[in-house]
Amino acid sequence: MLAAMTPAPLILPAPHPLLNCWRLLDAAAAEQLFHALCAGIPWTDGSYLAAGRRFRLPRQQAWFSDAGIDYRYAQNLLNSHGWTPPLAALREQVAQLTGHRFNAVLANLYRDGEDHVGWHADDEADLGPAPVIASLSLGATRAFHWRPKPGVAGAAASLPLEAGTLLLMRAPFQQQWEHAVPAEPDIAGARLNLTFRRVFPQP
Ligand SMILES: O=C(O)CCC(=O)C(=O)O
Ligand SMILES: [Fe+2]
Repeated sequence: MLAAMTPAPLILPAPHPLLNCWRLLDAAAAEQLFHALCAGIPWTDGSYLAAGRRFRLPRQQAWFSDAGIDYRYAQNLLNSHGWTPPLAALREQVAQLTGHRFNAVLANLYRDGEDHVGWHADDEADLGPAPVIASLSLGATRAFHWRPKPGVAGAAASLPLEAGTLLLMRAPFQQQWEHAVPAEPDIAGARLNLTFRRVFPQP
């Protein structure tokens, strides 16, 4: 399932100094992993708090982590699952390729083109002062957009993330930029995304 050779970096149509991209899995391996994970992951409908109201997330999620590493976002606590064999193997491969070790992975399932993630930065305190996040895309190709936070120089742009692509967001991307995967109602297929993270539990 896992490629034996180190993948070459992809040349991005819209380069960003803090983003790197590789084709981690070929189309067949990506397809196989997509189906295995879609069926095998205990997906939940998450929710989040905004302006005092609770909203249902427009995607499904699951959280896998080392013992004691919780996922908390906007008073939303996901159950923690242990590493499954395919996720543990992927974590190793991602660490070898990127040089970064991760202790958790947030899985996102975009069931169709309506599911999305709005503009945000993964800059919560428990991700530390300089978060590094590696993101593997499977299933339908969706566009990943970025824009500078207020006061940061640079232009908004986007990149289509094909199945099998690994995107590394290096620091200080989360401190300086926001990202989103907007709805694309014309897309019928599902997309699965794994974001590998390093969480520093807060006292
Ligand atoms: O699905 C993606 O490519 C991005 C997901 C994301 O931004 C997140 O989980 O924080
Ligand atoms: Fe994110």
